[in-house]
Amino acid sequence: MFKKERTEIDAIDQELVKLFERRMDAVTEIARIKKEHQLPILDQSREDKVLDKVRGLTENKAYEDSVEDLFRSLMTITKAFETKQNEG
Ligand SMILES: C=C(O[C@@H]1C=C(C(=O)O)C=C[C@H]1O)C(=O)O
Repeated sequence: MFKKERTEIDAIDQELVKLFERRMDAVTEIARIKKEHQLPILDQSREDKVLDKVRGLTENKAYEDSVEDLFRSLMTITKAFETKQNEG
């Protein structure tokens, strides 16, 4: 049961991890610049734009709210990472 679907999910997860790492590389650089210029971690207007954009990119409208939830969670994770990165 589920073999085909879970094989598909495993392949997708592999790609997602790669993309997540790429995104985190960019986040790490942003965190470094924020620290250098003593800028706040949170940029609410940027987050609002990201959420608008990813909702618009969602082809299956049944997934739109879930995509927003995903990116809200993602940005919570990145902010926590940036905070940790810039401690001390
Ligand atoms: C990565 C940044 O830091 C935070 C995280 C964001 C994100 O993960 O997309 C967006 C805005 C910021 O609240 C940024 O400022 O671009």
